[in-house]
Amino acid sequence: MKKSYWRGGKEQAALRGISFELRRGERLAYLGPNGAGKTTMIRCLSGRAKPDSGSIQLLGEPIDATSVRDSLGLVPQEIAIYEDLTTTENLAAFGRFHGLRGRRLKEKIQWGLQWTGLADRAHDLVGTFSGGMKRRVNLACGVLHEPDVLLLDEPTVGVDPQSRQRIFAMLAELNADGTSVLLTTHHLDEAETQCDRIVIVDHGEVIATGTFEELVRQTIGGDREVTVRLDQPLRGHGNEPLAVTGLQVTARPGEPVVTTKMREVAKGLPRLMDALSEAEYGVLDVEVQSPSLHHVFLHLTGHALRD
Ligand SMILES: Nc1ncnc2c1ncn2[C@@H]1O[C@H](COP(=O)(O)OP(=O)(O)OP(=O)(O)O)[C@@H](O)[C@H]1O
Repeated sequence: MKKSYWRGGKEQAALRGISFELRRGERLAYLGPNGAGKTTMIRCLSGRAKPDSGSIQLLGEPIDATSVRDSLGLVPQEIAIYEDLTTTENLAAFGRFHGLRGRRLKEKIQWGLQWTGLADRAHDLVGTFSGGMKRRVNLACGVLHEPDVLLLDEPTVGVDPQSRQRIFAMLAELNADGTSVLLTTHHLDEAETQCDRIVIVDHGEVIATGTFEELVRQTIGGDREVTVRLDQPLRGHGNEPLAVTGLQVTARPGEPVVTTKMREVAKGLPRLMDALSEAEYGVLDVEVQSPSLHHVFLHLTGHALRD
C-alpha cells in the first residue's frame, strides 16, 4: 500500500509500499520511529484516509465492504470521549453510535463498566478522570460492538506504568475472547512482552516482521551479553588465561571490566568464573543481558526508537 501527502507544494511519501498481515486471533505490534507512517496506516485501515494504491482486506473482503465494516473497531490516538458526560453516558452514546439498542445496549454498558474497572465511577463525569482512566473509557467505547479486529493507535501514550499494565490486561481479555488486535506503540517492552508478532517500519517501509524470538534470530542472534566487573584491570596479556574458556572475551585497556557473549549462560559462566579465579582475579559483579527488542531495533535502524 502507498500513501503520500502534499506538503509545501511537494509530494511526501508516508507509506512506500507497505505490506503485512494481521492473523486471526493475534496481537500484532506495529512499531516505528516518529513519522514512520503508523498513524497514516491506521487511518487507511480504518477508512479515514484513502491509500493512493494497494488494497486492504478484512476477513477476506475489501475493507470498505459494508459486510465487514462492523467487524472493525478503532481506538484513535487522541482521546475522543465526552468530558462533560459520565462513564455510563459515554458508553451509552458510543453504544448507540455502533447501533446497539435496548437490552443489548444495557448489557454492553454493564460489561464496559466492569471491563474498565470503573463500575464505582459509573456516574462520575469523565472530565474529572486521570489520563489512564480516560484511556480505559476511550477503549471501551471503541469495542462495545464486539469487533473481530481492533485497531489501536498508541493505546498507552501518556499513561503511567500501572495503568499501562491494566490496559494490556484488558486487551488480553478481549484477545482471549477472539478479537485480533493491531496496535502501534513507542514502548518496545510492550511489543516484546504483550504481543504475539511485531512489524517494524521505518521511512514508510516494513523493515522486519516476526515474533520477538524470530526478530532476535534474524538480527542479533540469541547470545547473552555477559559483563564481569573485576577487582583489577586485566594484567598484560590478561586475555590469554581466559582462552581456556573458549569464549571471545574482550576488555578495554586499563578498565577492570571484561565482556563476552555466550549462548548458554549456565555452561559458559562457570567456565569464565573458574578461569578468572585461576588467574587470581576477584569478581565484584556479573551482569547478564538478554537480547531485547531495543537491541533488535538498534541493529535494524541504526538508532534507538525515539519517544
Ligand atoms: N495530514 C497530513 N498532511 C501532510 N503530511 C502528513 C499528514 N499526516 C502525516 N503526514 C506526514 O506523513 C509522515 C508519516 O506521519 P504519521 O503521522 O503517519 O507517522 P507516525 O509514525 O504515526 O508518527 P508518530 O509516531 O509521530 O505519531 C510524516 O512525515 C508526517 O509529517
